[in-house]
Amino acid sequence: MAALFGAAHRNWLLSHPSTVPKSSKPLVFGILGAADIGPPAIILPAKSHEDVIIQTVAARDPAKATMYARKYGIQHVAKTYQDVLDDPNINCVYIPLPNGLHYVWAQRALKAGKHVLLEKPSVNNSTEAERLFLPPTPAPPSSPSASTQPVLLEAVHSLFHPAWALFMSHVTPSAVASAKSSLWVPRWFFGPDNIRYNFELGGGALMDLGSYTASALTRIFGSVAEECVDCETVPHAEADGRTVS
Ligand SMILES: NC(=O)C1=CN([C@@H]2O[C@H](COP(=O)(O)OP(=O)(O)OC[C@H]3O[C@@H](n4cnc5c(N)ncnc54)[C@H](OP(=O)(O)O)[C@@H]3O)[C@@H](O)[C@H]2O)C=CC1
Ligand SMILES: O=C1OC[C@@H](O)[C@H](O)[C@H]1O
Repeated sequence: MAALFGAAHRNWLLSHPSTVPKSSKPLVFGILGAADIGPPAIILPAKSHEDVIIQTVAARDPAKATMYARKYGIQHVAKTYQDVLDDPNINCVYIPLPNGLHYVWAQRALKAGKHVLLEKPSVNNSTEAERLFLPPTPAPPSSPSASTQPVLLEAVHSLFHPAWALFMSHVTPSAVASAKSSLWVPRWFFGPDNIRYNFELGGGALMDLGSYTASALTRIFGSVAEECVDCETVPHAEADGRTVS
């Protein structure tokens, strides 16, 4: 019973966080897009974190950004995504755009010298992954040191959960012969116009929930899969109202 109350209390705190005074050198975030995931992912958690301020949001429709900012207590609304990147008061950018736009906006944000928290899946293919994540050639001595270079982090929060660390403490990757990882959400959870059903925007089950299942398998086996040798898909009817990965 205590565990149940504990879980209910933790869930309530997610949407009703306490607010704390901010430190003298906080991370000051701007958000690109008034996305659904913004509040649970960073806006609400930031309220109880002394080192994080959510300063600015921009949306394609400024009226939407204004409503979002008002609802979640964000001080400033920028006119465009680019204006967020050009703002010298911002040192970090959170990118919760559709998957197909992650790469281009992450590149722009890094170029503007901002640290980037990039929603999953960070990229659409291996070319984008190599360009974004492979370290650049070491900087010459006159260039900024590594510590002043922007940090790029993919927002796969599950990897930071204590439950994942506990799970992995029971796994010896070199001894794993086979593993199955599956995840689903009810299909009604997302309307037909949702970005997840739009191929042009990087949609699809593998790009959505599949980024978690693939990430889990990579860690369980201790290496990245090189090839898909067999593939079984679950047709809609058999998926029984679920979006499956
Ligand atoms: N880490 C996690 O736990 C989760 C991560 N995600 C990831 O976050 C991202 C956003 O997901 P979610 O918040 O559910 O999606 P939403 O559709 O709510 O948000 C996407 C945002 O992208 C902006 N956008 C810009 N261009 C387009 C376009 N052409 N079409 C549609 N939207 C556009 C919209 O911003 P604007 O306001 O400017 O119109 C919109 O607010 C995805 O990459 C998803 O994989 C999602 C859920 C959980
Ligand atoms: O990242 C995610 O986590 C929760 C899911 O419901 C969602 O589809 C996905 O984008």
